[in-house]
Amino acid sequence: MHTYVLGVDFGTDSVRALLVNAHNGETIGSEVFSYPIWKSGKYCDAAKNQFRQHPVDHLQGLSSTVRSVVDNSGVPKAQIKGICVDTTGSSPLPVDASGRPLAFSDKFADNPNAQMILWKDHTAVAEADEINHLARTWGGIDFTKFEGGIYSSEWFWAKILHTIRKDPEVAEAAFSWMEHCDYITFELTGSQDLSVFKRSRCAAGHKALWHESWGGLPDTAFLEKLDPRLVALKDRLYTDTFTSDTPAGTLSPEWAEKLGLEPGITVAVGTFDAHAGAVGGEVSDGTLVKVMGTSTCDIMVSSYASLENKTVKGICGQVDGSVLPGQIGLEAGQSGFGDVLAWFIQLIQKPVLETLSEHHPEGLAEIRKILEEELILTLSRSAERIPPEDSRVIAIDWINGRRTPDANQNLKGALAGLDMGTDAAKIYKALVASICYGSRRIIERFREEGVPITQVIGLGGVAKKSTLVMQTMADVLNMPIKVARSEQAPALGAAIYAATAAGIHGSVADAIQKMGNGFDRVYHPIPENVKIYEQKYQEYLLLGQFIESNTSSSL
Ligand SMILES: Nc1ncnc2c1ncn2[C@@H]1O[C@H](COP(=O)(O)OP(=O)(O)O)[C@@H](O)[C@H]1O
Ligand SMILES: O=C(CO)[C@@H](O)[C@@H](O)COP(=O)(O)O
Repeated sequence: MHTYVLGVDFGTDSVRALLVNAHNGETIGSEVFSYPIWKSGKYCDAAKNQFRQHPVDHLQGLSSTVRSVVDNSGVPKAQIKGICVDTTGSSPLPVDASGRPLAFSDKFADNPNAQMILWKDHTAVAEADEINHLARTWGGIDFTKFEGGIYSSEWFWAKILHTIRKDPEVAEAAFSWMEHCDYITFELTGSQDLSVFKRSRCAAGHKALWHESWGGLPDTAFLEKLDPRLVALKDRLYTDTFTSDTPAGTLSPEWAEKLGLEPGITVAVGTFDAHAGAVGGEVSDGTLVKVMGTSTCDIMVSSYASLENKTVKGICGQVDGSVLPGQIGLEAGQSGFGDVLAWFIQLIQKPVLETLSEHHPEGLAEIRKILEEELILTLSRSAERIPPEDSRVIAIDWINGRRTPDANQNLKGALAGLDMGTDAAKIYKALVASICYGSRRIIERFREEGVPITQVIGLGGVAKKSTLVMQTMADVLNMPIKVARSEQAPALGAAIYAATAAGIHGSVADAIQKMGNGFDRVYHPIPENVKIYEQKYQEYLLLGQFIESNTSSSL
């Protein structure tokens, strides 16, 4: 008799649930749900880099996707043995003493500071600077040393520090804070006791300065210097953390009812989308898995022996077991990837729609729908027809700051080389090239730091949808790129963790062997393009240096 598991992947705009055969990895069905409150833009202010999500979007998406995937599959619920959740991160949210989000109380229901602070919210740049300064000057351990040496405004402590200073009522009411992947997992198990709940190693190690060598979270004396309220919070957080091959608990009767599952099945410890993606993309030593969506996360694994206690500068952390238990998981990435392209699409689409709504409102909804679906494809086709040597525009991809190498969220994007012949397609092509140059800089950093990369695997929305981006990436990196077959590799990775935590496979590596879906396409570099992009990459580096030297640093 076959058994099945569920992987649930909470992305930036939507959540998807995947039902998978736990023995051969076959996808039985999947369902996607876009967050309605998030789509309406409530609680967000792009001009202030404020991006918040209401947890009601997430719980609605959880029940709607899992329920329909299970109901539509025809699989008897008794054969579904486990579930694992991955989410974006660092995306922390404040909770009360029973682990309930403050956003669910009447008092805080509409307060953006009580919502989940999405990974791409950069309101805490000043607090990240403060953490970095203190870590280097306080005279004790530099707690950022396993985080690439730079703490980012995208991460846990910076976001909490910013919020508690800005909003004393939220500070007072928040008993604790949870990463999104921990909160959803906690919900599913029906637990009420935060003190014994198994928090994610991946989230803690990459974003909350957790490290075994200093006994967990940073020293009380260090936190005290930032804000004494963080010391009280530390006592209500955690000391131990757990990898996602471990059960966090079992599915509560209440959630079993909502999801159409049996109570008591295994709920694995939660993790981040990118790390689950690397598992779904069959990561191994020397492989860089690029999860290409709104942003990129570039994930690698390394044995303890080959890292030889080295700390890799300028990345988003090296964490024991954050991807494969028993190996160090390394994370880097770009704060804007598909988002850079989406920004440009919005830039040209918005005034057109505004003009039409004023002068020709009939049929506007249909036109909006066509533009939302087709404009990116039209631009991609036009850009594909422009030979790389004909494109003189150079773009810098930092429109959402720079995540790696060397986080600096104060940096901004740029366009140079515009002339009267520059059209939208040429700018779009330059933006595509810029996100690929950003990727190349990350690969170079890994190599400079002595971490060899022998193969690149791509997955995520952009890897599946854009031949333009993928071919440009292969040309810019001068490396072939294999694309994972699964349409939902992070959810597949979560399902692989669920199968391991449920005891169906002995280890995550064994489960990958059995459940991996393989690859369906390889992009090879085109030698003539490689030469042209090599030269343009040097121009990108020069323009980047100019911008950086004229921007105040995040350090
Ligand atoms: N044809 C396309 N070409 C380039 N980028 C695309 C295309 N279609 C979608 N995208 C980009 O893909 C990103 C979404 O990626 P996806 O992996 O689906 O989501 P998430 O990052 O939320 O997990 C968006 O930034 C969008 O602009
Ligand atoms: O930063 C991480 C994980 O560390 C991601 O959650 C974040 O980049 C969001 O990923 P998506 O672009 O939404 O796939």
